[in-house]
Amino acid sequence: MVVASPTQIHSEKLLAIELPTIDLSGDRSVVSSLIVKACDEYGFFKVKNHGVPHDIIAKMEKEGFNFFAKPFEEKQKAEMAKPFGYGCKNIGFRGDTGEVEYLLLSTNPLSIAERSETISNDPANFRQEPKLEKAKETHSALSAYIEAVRELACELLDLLAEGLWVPDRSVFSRLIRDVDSDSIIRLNHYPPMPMLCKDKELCEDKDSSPCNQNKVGFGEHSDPQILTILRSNDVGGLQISLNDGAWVPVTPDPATFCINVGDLLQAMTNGRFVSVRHKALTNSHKSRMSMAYFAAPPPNARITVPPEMISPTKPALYKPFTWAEFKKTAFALRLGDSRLGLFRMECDEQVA
Ligand SMILES: C=C1C[C@]23C[C@@]1(O)CC[C@H]2[C@@]12CC[C@H](O)[C@@](C)(C(=O)O1)[C@H]2[C@@H]3C(=O)O
Ligand SMILES: O=C(O)CCC(=O)C(=O)O
Ligand SMILES: [Fe+2]
Repeated sequence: MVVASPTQIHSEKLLAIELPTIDLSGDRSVVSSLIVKACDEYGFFKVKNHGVPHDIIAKMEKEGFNFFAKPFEEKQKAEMAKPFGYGCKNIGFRGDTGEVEYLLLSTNPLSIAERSETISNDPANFRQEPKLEKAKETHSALSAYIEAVRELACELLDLLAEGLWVPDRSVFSRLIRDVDSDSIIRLNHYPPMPMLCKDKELCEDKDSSPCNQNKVGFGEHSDPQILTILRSNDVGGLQISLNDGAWVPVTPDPATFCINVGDLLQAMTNGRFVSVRHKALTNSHKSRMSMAYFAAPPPNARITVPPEMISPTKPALYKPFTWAEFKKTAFALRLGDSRLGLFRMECDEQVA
């Protein structure tokens, strides 16, 4: 991975990174090589003309904002079976916390149908009928969004296979199209966090009051799945880690989706693409909401590398494993821990 000299928007201080924005309506062979280049260089890129209809995104975003605007007690009713449902500040099972509240949902159609009523549940609606109507709306917004982003994920994975010259073009997307795919969706809401600077002398941004520093909403991590399709409102917060350890903000752009390589895609490309660490900070005065679709294989799917990506000079980097095995290990670790390292050929540590 190169990620050495991103476009600097500000001359002295690196303020934001201009990730490559790939126009998916372009010539297919050009698009596929641009995607491979972006994955090689950044592990992160944006896509425009992505085919996800604007009204589907808008309805989903509205459902998200409506849900997070409810009183805390109401949101807690959507807590459901861990890890799915509503969560506030606690991330995962190992004590990680952040200034974030979220909804984590399985994309399985049955599970979406069951969850819609709890998510849309409106205490102001005492009559049963409007409640059901609202649940139907939530259900249709969620299902339409999931279907559209799944299509986008599959299209990107097919383009990736083409760009990598892998003869079996659906080698990656097949895993996401499988009825047993373990893909999930996450809505993150970062409430505004005004920061009062205790020490104006030490503060770099002396001019602004309250202090313009940001709290960690979602701590540093890599995504464990194959590919993440992320979108946020126009409030910044996402930062990615460069090779040299510097953190750079990604400019928010609601017209695009931000795509990133997950741990499994790193393994399936024999380490060619890197699952880049990222985090999200809160904004001091605006609400940020992001919606992430994590494209994952079925639990029993064996994570393998297309034979074309292994050679005597590039021997297999990772031990064979299933997604269920990887998940078991991943979810027993802290948010910021490296997971894939435990599956490297030379690693003798016990893999759970
Ligand atoms: C601490 C954790 C939270 C997480 C599961 C994990 O054990 C390590 C990976 C975390 C992550 C990051 C990307 C997604 O937001 C997520 C849902 C996932 O699949 O892996 C979260 C997990 C979570 O919040 O439960
Ligand atoms: O909110 C964001 O922009 C990032 C969220 C994220 O990284 C995640 O949910 O895994
Ligand atoms: Fe993430």
